[in-house]
Amino acid sequence: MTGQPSQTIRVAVLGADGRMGRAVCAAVDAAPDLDLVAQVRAGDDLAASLDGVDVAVDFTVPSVTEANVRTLVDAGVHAVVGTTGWTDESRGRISDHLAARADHGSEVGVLIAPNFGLSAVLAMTFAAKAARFFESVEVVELHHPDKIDAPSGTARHTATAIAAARREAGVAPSPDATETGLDARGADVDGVRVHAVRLRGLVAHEEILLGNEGEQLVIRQDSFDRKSFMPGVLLAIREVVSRPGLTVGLENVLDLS
Ligand SMILES: NC(=O)c1ccc[n+]([C@@H]2O[C@H](COP(=O)([O-])OP(=O)(O)OC[C@H]3O[C@@H](n4cnc5c(N)ncnc54)[C@H](O)[C@@H]3O)[C@@H](O)[C@H]2O)c1
Ligand SMILES: O=C(O)C1=N[C@H](C(=O)O)CCC1
Repeated sequence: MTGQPSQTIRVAVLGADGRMGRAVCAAVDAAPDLDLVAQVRAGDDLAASLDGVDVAVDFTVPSVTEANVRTLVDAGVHAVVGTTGWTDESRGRISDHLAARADHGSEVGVLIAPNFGLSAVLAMTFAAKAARFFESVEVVELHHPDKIDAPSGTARHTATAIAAARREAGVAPSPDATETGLDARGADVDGVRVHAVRLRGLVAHEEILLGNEGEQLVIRQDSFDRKSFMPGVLLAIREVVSRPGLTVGLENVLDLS
């Protein structure tokens, strides 16, 4: 529960049977300052599983994650959320919910990050920095075929950051003369085209293509193994206890200066 967490942070993992959940349980188990006290699976009663929990880590599915986070906030449990599918609206609702609880003295922190991999966070950051210098920009994300959402949360976060940087710099939309086609131009995320590839053998990958007359910059990151997300997840667990309110993106926790 909130308040002064004890020396050891007591952690619950939601989605403990999933690909990420299993990796997070193993990583928490191996960390000397963290104690894995609950593993929550589909069908379990979440509210009843939170006794003595300081931080809950959610790697479930897009359709349940918002309700999970509300339950955690109501129980005074900090949340680290890796599940994707969040929108401005759903994040806004959680932010409002946290603010209402803060009025009553609650200091719960919620950290939502579409990607805990260092290479992905840096790729997004570099892309947003580069975006204003190029006429064209498109994002390609590539994942394993068992992923249920597209485009990926990472690609949506990247496109939104690129769009914001270009808006701020007054850059025109990427040129595109396409008149016809079979839906081949990808999703329009905030004015940035995002393409999703699903291929057996992949884990999680992203490429940002930036083009000018006569030149191209490609920023690419690859997560070959889910172990790549674990340092970021563990950092988020340790940080969220002292960050009340909503934090979106691991870039706001890492020192990238
Ligand atoms: N932020 C990141 O760095 C990062 C990295 C990898 C995956 N992800 C995202 O994490 C999510 C999970 O990915 P995955 O590959 O582990 O998926 P997965 O399908 O392997 O695991 C999801 C698990 O959640 C369980 N589940 C469903 N509803 C539940 C509920 N109400 N309570 C508890 N458990 C519930 C499912 O039974 C399943 O075991 C996806 O949204 C994915 O995009 C994010
Ligand atoms: O395996 C997945 O699913 C992943 N999802 C995230 C996303 O949607 O961005 C991040 C990487 C892995």
